Amino acid sequence: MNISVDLPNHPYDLVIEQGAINEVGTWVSSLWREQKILIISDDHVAPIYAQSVIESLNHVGFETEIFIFKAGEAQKNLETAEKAWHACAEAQLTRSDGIIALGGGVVGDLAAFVASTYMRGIHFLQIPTSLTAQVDSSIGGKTAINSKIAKNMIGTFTQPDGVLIDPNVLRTLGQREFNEGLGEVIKCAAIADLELWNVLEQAKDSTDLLNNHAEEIIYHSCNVKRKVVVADELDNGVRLYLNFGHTIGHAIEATAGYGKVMHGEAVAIGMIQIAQAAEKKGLMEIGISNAIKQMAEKYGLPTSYAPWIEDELYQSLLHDKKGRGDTIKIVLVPKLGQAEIFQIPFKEMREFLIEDE
Ligand SMILES: O=C(O)C(=O)C[C@@H](O)[C@H](O)[C@H](O)COP(=O)(O)O
Ligand SMILES: [Zn+2]
Repeated sequence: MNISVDLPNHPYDLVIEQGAINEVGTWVSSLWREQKILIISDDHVAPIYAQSVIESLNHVGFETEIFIFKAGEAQKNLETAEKAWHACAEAQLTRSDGIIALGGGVVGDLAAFVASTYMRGIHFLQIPTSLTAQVDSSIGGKTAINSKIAKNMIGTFTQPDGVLIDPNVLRTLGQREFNEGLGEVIKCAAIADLELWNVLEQAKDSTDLLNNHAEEIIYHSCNVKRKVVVADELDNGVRLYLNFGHTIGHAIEATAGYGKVMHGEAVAIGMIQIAQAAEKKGLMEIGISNAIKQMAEKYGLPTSYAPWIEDELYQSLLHDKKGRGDTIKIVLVPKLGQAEIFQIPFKEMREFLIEDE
């Protein structure tokens, strides 16, 4: 199953196929001519997939090198990026060579950032191995590293040449890692896809989703993402819908210390919190926050975070990229399946941080 991301300046395909990870060489040769490739991966994913990916690439004539870093959100920083730039230089990559990101969201964001900045930009491909990366971060061209001050504070918009999604690899994830990705799936359903919401409602639990609906939820989520990315590549309009739950979610991730609360977990908490506050203000239909909360609980996601220090969270979200002067754009879901953007003074965000009793 292919989804075309039809961006005028850089169209590319998402290939969603069981077992695709075993055919990496064939896929890459359909996109790139013979060249040097630096694979960027982490020490959780590389031991499982790197060898077979390298063999498959070598088999069709690509020369490969690999850069492996320690897994985890805490490593998505300038220090790791610098090591990866040096790995590019040591591998003598030129502007006709490329990078392949082999891993979850952290690997994908960092490898794409490195590719978009090394020698002012070289080509890259994404092979996402986590659910979060398969349904969200590998698509759309947001590259990023974190700073201590804010999540994804430094980055570029640079599109990959292709994304290879193999739902089978999700079987090697731990339960928490799989559930984490469901935070983004629930988000996609809530902002734009009631059919996906129904699939989530009908399925028994996350094991049932993994065993019987993996391709379906990936396909739906990727399609939600494709539509808004094609309509608004640079995140000034409808693409912001994808940020539902992220203003508070990112503040939780940064203040807790990167990696303590996983991204999809923080997004789940962020969606519930902003929805509860928005309902009280009459900006969302009553009951949506509860529906999202029940969905998160069903799929093993946290629904609250402690210690909830309003001032700390507020200081952190002042760095949100949806800030415009002394205002911020927030994403709400007035009706389930429909998102809307509201521009409010930054200080009003304090009201969205007040917890439900
Ligand atoms: O692709 C987008 O646009 C998104 O907002 C998707 C998010 O789920 C993703 O976490 C993204 O990296 C957040 O971007 P940011 O601009 O808020 O850093
Ligand atoms: Zn996200």
